[in-house]
Amino acid sequence: MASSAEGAKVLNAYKEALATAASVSAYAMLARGMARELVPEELRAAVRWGASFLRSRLGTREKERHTIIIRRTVDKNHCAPFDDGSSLFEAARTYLATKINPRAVPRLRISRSPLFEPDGTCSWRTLLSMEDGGSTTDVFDGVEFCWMYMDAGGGGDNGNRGQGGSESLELSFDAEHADTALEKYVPFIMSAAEELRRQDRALKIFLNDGAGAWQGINHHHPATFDALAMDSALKQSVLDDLDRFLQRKEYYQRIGKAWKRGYLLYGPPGTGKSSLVAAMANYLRFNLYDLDLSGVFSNSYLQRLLIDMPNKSILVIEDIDCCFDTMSREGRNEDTYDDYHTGGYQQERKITLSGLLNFIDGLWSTTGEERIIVFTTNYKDRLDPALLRPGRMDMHVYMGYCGWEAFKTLARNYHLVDDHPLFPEIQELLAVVEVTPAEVSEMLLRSEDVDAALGVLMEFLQGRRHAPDEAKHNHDEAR
Ligand SMILES: Nc1ncnc2c1ncn2[C@@H]1O[C@H](COP(=O)(O)OP(=O)(O)OP(=O)(O)O)[C@@H](O)[C@H]1O
Repeated sequence: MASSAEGAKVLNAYKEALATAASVSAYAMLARGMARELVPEELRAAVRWGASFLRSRLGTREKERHTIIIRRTVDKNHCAPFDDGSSLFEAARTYLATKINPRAVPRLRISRSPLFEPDGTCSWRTLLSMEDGGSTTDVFDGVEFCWMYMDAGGGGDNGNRGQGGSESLELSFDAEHADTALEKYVPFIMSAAEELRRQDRALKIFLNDGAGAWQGINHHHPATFDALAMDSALKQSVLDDLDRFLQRKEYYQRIGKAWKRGYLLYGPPGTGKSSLVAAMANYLRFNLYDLDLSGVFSNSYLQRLLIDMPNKSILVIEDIDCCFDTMSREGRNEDTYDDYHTGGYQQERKITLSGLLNFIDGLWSTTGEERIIVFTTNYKDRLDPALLRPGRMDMHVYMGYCGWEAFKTLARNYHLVDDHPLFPEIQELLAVVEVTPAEVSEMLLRSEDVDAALGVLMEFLQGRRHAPDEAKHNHDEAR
């Protein structure tokens, strides 16, 4: 009996297995049918082609490979300790540093590499690279490129290259991709490395000196778009505009216009116009060129300054209403107004706003590189209409008094708070009192204790409500 029960169990298991197999094959048929219904024929053909391509590749012998050798250029005569970063070797090294995963590679080199600024100064950065014989792969345009680092002795960052050492990078790929390698991949590496170097560079702000040249100092302004207290929709539209501008090189080329974008920032003093300029520079990693027109006396002087401004930079002219006083122009020649007194003699200044703008258009349209120009003013209504005409300044950005949303950004920045029992009262006060973000910032900085700081701000706002000062007057004028 026991054995027949065993047999029945086995039979049942066998039947279950058969039933399972039947339903699996039914599902498979169903899936195939659905795939036929749902997946387009082109896609199925592509998959079939991919599979047969893979089979043919696996079945045949290895493809012919090509190798490009990129040697580090060393100036033996002058025993130059490094190149200026623009060689293909340095570009490839900079680019490959971003491809190395330090956790995946057991032996790596780490070295200091110079970063040369356009003004001739130099800073240093740390770079990871492969050891002698180390290799890594990179995929570009669907093609696999293999890189290998070779150090034939005497090289390396501390080696004596003047005595014949040689470092090289070897780039190998399937022979059929030689065109992609030379025409696309190598140029891509050069521009990617340039971009990486630009990102690594300390930002600078340049000011024009009395001799018609730019003098640069490091620009460590902490302003970021996140920290800017302004209407969030407006902030986003500035960011979107900058992003769109940077991606439109071909567009500007096609329509034959200079690849430049102009922003007019206006609003009362202390509302963040300069902070927005700094945030733009930090966001784009562009250097700032702060042009003081009071020291520019002729078009040739201005021309020299503008020509000396490299691409990927922001030209800023603050308080533009003061530079070109349209009120004092009446009765004067458009091209030669505003006498300038210097050293006891009179010198004629020949710069007009429209002249400046035309000049910038003409000069920058020939370079085909991206540049940004920002004008700031506290008094938009005092500006020359030439500046406000469509096509002159692409975006007008009003920086206004501190509203509720802007206050919350400042409270978060300075005290890391998103809520507080005093907030409702502060919100009510901000709806009726005009204070600048600079004033609010100052109150919030009065104490490190959030309760105390918000208390000080409350008092300030209440005082302002009862004795509104000229802030309102300024505000109306600035709009
Ligand atoms: N919108 C803002 N967001 C964050 N901080 C601000 C803002 N506005 C002003 N501040 C603070 O106030 C300081 C002065 O502001 P900023 O110089 O940017 O104003 P401005 O509008 O350019 O003034 P001015 O017209 O006098 O040049 C800034 O350094 C910053 O600390």
